[in-house]
Formats: sequence, structure tokens, C-alpha cells
Amino acid sequence: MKAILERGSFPNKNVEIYISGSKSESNRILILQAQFPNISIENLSESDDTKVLQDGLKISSGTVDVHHAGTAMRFLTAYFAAKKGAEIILTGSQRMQERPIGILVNALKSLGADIEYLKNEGFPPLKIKGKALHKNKVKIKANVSSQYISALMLVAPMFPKGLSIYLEGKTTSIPYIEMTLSLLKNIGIRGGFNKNEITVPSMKNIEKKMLVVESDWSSASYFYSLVALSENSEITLGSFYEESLQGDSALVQIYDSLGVITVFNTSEGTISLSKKNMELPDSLLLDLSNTPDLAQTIAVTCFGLGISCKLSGLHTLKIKETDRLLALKNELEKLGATIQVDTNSLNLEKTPKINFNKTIKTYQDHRMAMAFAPLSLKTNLTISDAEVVSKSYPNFWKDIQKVGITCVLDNSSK
Ligand SMILES: O=C(O)C1=C[C@@H](OP(=O)(O)O)[C@@H](O)[C@H](O)C1
Ligand SMILES: C=C(OP(=O)(O)O)C(=O)O
Repeated sequence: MKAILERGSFPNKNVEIYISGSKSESNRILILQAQFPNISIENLSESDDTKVLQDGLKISSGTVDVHHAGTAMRFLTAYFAAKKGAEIILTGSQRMQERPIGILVNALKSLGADIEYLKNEGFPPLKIKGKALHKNKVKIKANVSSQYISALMLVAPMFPKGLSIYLEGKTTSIPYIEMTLSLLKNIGIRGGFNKNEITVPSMKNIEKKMLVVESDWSSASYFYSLVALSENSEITLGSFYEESLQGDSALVQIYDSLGVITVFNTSEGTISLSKKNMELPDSLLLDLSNTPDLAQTIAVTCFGLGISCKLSGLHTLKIKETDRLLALKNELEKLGATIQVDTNSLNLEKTPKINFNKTIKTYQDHRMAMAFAPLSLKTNLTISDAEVVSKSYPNFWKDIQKVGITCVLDNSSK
């Protein structure tokens, strides 16, 4: 499916968009709920990544295919490895089979887990025979993906003596580890995170608990970009709060410097975004190692605003849904950008003019489709494989139409 976006303004004032629950929070809570069935959940994510995890948790023998869902792959690996009696083949899309998992598998094996690689050493698919794991200390490399660490933390309550996790190297994507710790705390499991050591105690039962998932800040980023690129628009998004477990709520500060004001309407649980009258900076300089999922949105906003940016802390981007640095470079160049990328950073030069009528490839990456869509305020644009958005935000195109962007979904071709 193609999304054909016609250049135009952003006319619908006072639109309210309701985004579903954070996929990161949802996928953590589902793993916890599988251990503690007296957890109930409100505002669960509607994303494909959450659905595949939810389906995977329904079985304890057979094959689970998580498609493109990184968190589902990593969290279920740890969950099934520690679940006595489970016999699972855990697989995913072609891309998932290229996303490394050896660091987590090695850590689990050092704890006694029985996991085999079915194709390539270090990558899915995996054959997992679950058993009770009794050791209580593990070392793990922390500079590749925080998901390996969250995976261990989420199953640690099942260990008879809990788990101490020793982090090696510079820890990446730290807010996601803190989110895991906070959710454990919300259900009464008080762990600790002190520089290079994380501890999670053992827990057999918890008190009945209802967890309300805050909506997804990473999904909200595309509306920040729209407002930043608009002349003068306003939009309300729900449900979001000033106190968030999601590191991507850093959007509020980041987009403040790009001319977007956020007002928290605390009693309604919404945020209102509007444009402020200010002179834009010439260049934006940011380290995104805490918020890797915002990199594409921010790079495209800066491009659309005609300002330069230097983004660093991007070392995890090449092992996500696609090599995101390469994908950004290819597609922004098509639109006229001068951009350099290396393994860790991106340098976009100021681009005064945007090429018209280009087709943006998504590389099977939901965030490529969503990050480029706001550029329709500046140019006509076609996004190929537009259905990829369902990985995290199935209603994305409907919501884009709702704010008044002219978007035609063409199912007749790719
Ligand atoms: O734990 C999580 O929910 C996530 C952690 C991050 O991954 P890395 O830790 O691999 O950077 C992030 O990019 C991903 O979208 C979700
Ligand atoms: C990187 C992402 O997800 P995951 O790693 O869970 O596939 C993402 O949603 O941007």
C-alpha cells in the first residue's frame, strides 16, 4: 500500500488524537502478567508488536513467530528459558533473523538455560527448552541493546534468589531499563539500579494490581514534527502526563527548541501542542543515546525546517528494523539533503530547498514511514509500503487524515 500525501497546510484546528498505550510499557506488563495473573491492564498498546507478544504468551510448546517485534523476541527468549516445561521455537521475520540476540542468549546460558540456535549462531530462530534457573548472578554487555537487560529483569522475580545483573561497557538506552525497574516497583517488586549493577528480588505472589498504560510518546513524536513544520497549528494528544515512565517524553524539551510548546492538561490527561513565535536555531546538537526511537523524527523535522543537525549516540540504529542511519541518508538525499552518517552519528547540513514529488522507501521500518509523513507540509510525497506503521501505530494514517492532511491510501500497488 502507498500513502500519497498532498502538500498542504494543517487546517483542522483543535483536533484531539487519542494514541493507544506505549508498546514498551505494554510488552513489559504482559510478561509480568504472565507471572502474576492478578495484574490487570488498561490502555494496552494496539500495536502488532504487542499482539504478537500476547499471542506468544498463550502457548508453552510449539512455534512463536514475533515478526518484526524486537521487544517480543528478547522478552520471550528470557521468559520461555526460565519457564519450566516450555518447549518453544522462537522465530521472526527475515530482518529479525539478522538482529543479534547472542548477548542475551549467552547471559541466559550462563544462568543454566537450554537454548539452541536453529540457523545462524547469535541470531534467531531459537529452540528453547524452559527450566527453572537457580543461579542469581549474571554479567551482560550493556552497550548493544537495553532490551537484553530488561528481558532478564522481567523474569528475575521467577528466580528463587532473584537476580543481580552486572553491566559491562557503557549502558545504552538507559530510560528503558528505568522503565522496567519502575514497572516492577509498581507491582511491589523493589529492585535497584546503581551504575553497573541491577538487582531484582525473587517474588512468588503480588497483590492485585491494575496498571494503566500511558499512551505512546514515540508515536506522539510525529505530531510534534507536524506542529514544528506547520505555520501555526494546534493539536491535542491523549493520554499523556508530565510524570512519564517513557524516556521519549524528552520530546517536550527537544521540540521546545524547535518551536513547539507543550501544555499538560493534567485533569484531562492530554497535552496540547502549539507553535511558538521564535527564531529557530541554526543547528540542533543532540545526543540521542537515551531516546534512539526519536532519531528519525528529529532528523526529518530539522530537514523540513531547513536547519542543520548533528545527532550522536546513534550506535543502536543499525540493528533496529533496518539500518536506520543508512535508510535516513538514502531517503533524505533523495529529497535534496546533504547528510553524512557513520556508525554512531548523523550530520545533516542546512537544506534550503526540498525536492518535489519523491517516493520514500520505508525499508520495512514503521518509523521511516511515520517520520517522513510530516514533510507533506512542505512537499508532495509518496510513502511506499505504508502498512508498516502497524508495527507500533496501526491508526497512524487515519490520525494523519484526522488532523487534516490530504492522504490517499492506494492499495493497488506497493
Ligand atoms: O525496551 C524497549 O521497549 C525498547 C528499547 C529500545 O531498544 P534498544 O535498547 O535496543 O536501543 C528502543 O529502541 C525500542 O524501540 C524499545
Ligand atoms: C526499535 C524499535 O522496536 P523493536 O526494537 O522492539 O523492534 C522501534 O519501535 O523503533
